[in-house]
Amino acid sequence: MSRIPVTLLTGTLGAGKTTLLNRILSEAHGRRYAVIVNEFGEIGIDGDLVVGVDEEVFALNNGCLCCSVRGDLIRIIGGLMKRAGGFDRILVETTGLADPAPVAQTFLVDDEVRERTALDSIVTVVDARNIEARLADSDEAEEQVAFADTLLVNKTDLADEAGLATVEARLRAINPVARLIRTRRCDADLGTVLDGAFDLDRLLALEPDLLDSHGRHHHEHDEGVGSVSFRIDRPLDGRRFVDWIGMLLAIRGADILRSKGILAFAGEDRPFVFQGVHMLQEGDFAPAWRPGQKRESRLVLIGRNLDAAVLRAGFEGCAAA
Ligand SMILES: Nc1nc2c(ncn2[C@@H]2O[C@H](COP(=O)(O)OP(=O)(O)OP(=O)(O)O)[C@@H](O)[C@H]2O)c(=O)[nH]1
Repeated sequence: MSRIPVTLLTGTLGAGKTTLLNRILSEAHGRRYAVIVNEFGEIGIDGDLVVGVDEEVFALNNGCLCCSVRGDLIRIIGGLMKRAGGFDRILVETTGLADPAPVAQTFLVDDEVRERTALDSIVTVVDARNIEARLADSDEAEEQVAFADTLLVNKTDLADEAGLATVEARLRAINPVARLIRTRRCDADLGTVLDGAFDLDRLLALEPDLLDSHGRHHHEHDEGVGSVSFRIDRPLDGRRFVDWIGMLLAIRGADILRSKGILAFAGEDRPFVFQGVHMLQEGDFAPAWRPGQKRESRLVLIGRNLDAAVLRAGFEGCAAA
């Protein structure tokens, strides 16, 4: 039986993993992809931000793929293998906080998973603007870079040539062999990105215990990083929300690493998708609510020193009168 290739998409919070995933899924490829998205916040958002009607998206919420939800991952893959017709490829998007080693390990040591799937490549999306800060404050960022077969140096529009050269030198020092591609909104040639560059020997040199299924998973997440998630049934006043989040990120954007929401604004028939990475924010209306999608507002904030009660009160204060 042929093994299904698995592409692991990793990279720090907000680097552009979902952007890459959507690019892969949007291309006229004629292939059947199964998508597994793992999120840190307890209210899933990413599952709704992934494009495509044909693909099946499995969301693993509230936990880091490299820790608590690993058993779920094994179960999902087991379920996928039983599907009639099967899939041509499995795409796994990890949370920005994940260490890729134990995720890769799942595909390399679990007998059933290994029989049916083959890790094909590890693609790490790098936020050219924020990678230096992430390398300074988290071990996972460095592991993500070290494990990559392909490094997409993304968000080149937000850095100048000198900044990009510095970032690339830093990446090269951590990982001298990965293919390095500069991208804007992950606009890399997808044939190149999905081409099976995975090299087990290289990973074993980095992590000699990788194939030891009894090896303990030692890593610890940055203790200070947490997430808060809110849900409101009542429609929001769009103006109030934009003012509130703008002020919040202006003041707390250094600590709020990532913010994202799917929002129901009063008087609007489409959901508003909000995205923030530190102070930088983007927002736009999605074409329509998905069938079965509840018309409510969901917001997730990931960062340090998040006071859930204060933030909840602020978000609830955005409800339309
Ligand atoms: N300016 C700029 N913004 C980008 C680029 N690529 C992605 N973005 C934006 O960055 C934000 C985060 O992108 P995502 O693709 O959601 O990032 P992610 O890595 O999936 O985020 P998490 O899953 O939360 O870790 C979104 O607002 C994107 O539109 C880029 O090249 N330039």
